[in-house]
Amino acid sequence: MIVVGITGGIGSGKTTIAGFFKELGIPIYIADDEAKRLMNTSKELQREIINLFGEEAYREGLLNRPYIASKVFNSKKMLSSLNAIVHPAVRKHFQDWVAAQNAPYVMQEAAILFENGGYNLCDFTILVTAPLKERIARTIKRDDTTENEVIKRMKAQWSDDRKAAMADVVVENIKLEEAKNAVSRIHTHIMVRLDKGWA
Ligand SMILES: CC(C)(COP(=O)(O)OP(=O)(O)OC[C@H]1O[C@@H](n2cnc3c(N)ncnc32)[C@H](O)[C@@H]1O)[C@@H](O)C(=O)NCCC(=O)NCCS
Ligand SMILES: Nc1ncnc2c1ncn2[C@@H]1O[C@H](COP(=O)(O)OP(=O)(O)OP(=O)(O)O)[C@@H](O)[C@H]1O
Repeated sequence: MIVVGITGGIGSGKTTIAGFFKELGIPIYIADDEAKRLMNTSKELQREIINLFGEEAYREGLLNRPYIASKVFNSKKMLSSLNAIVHPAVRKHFQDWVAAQNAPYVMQEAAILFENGGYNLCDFTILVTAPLKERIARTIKRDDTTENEVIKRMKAQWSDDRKAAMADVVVENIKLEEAKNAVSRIHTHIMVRLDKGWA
């Protein structure tokens, strides 16, 4: 099965762009959502997370996201410790999910793909970009957050330039209509390559 990875910094619009592929019938695995689901349901992950952050990491059995966010986006060390617990579990779950799909290709949407080596599981990678100011404005509008909090998360992610150097294709998401046309072209490109045996 051909796996396409789609990533982009906070507020770039990767979920929106992945949604256009979904409209074309492509199964999408949303790694951020699955990570949170696994952290809420896996006893093993819960134990490791409580060991790392203390009992406050969970409230009424659910991940205390604001508490964890305040820890990891203020400390590189805590973030890499959390990533080291969660990412292998997501990777394993993703591989099982891929094996159960029936489609020409599947897509993994992840906030972190190049930073953690997740791209190694992908045959093709897409980076979604947008100007920094626009990304901040979109995130503030979508979430109940501040510019300072968004910038902290940006600092935990690679720059677009660094990611673009590794991506197979970059989708600039400014005007939605243009981004949607780019998705259509990329989908055609992938389908043609699949027809030719993905050389
Ligand atoms: C820290 C947590 C609890 C905060 O939850 P919250 O609901 O506030 O944020 P959410 O998960 O919706 O993420 C929003 C955005 O934050 C950024 N972000 C999240 N995790 C990370 C990370 N590990 N590194 C860098 N940026 C991140 C991304 O841009 C993401 O799209 C949550 O993000 C988390 O558990 N992160 C670790 C798991 C992870 O790495 N997920 C992403 C890829 S699998
Ligand atoms: N081209 C666009 N023009 C205006 N708003 C947009 C555009 N693309 C996405 N948005 C909006 O910006 C917000 C962020 O988009 P989206 O959730 O797709 O980004 P994301 O990269 O998945 O973010 P995150 O990393 O925070 O999960 C959403 O509210 C979305 O509706």
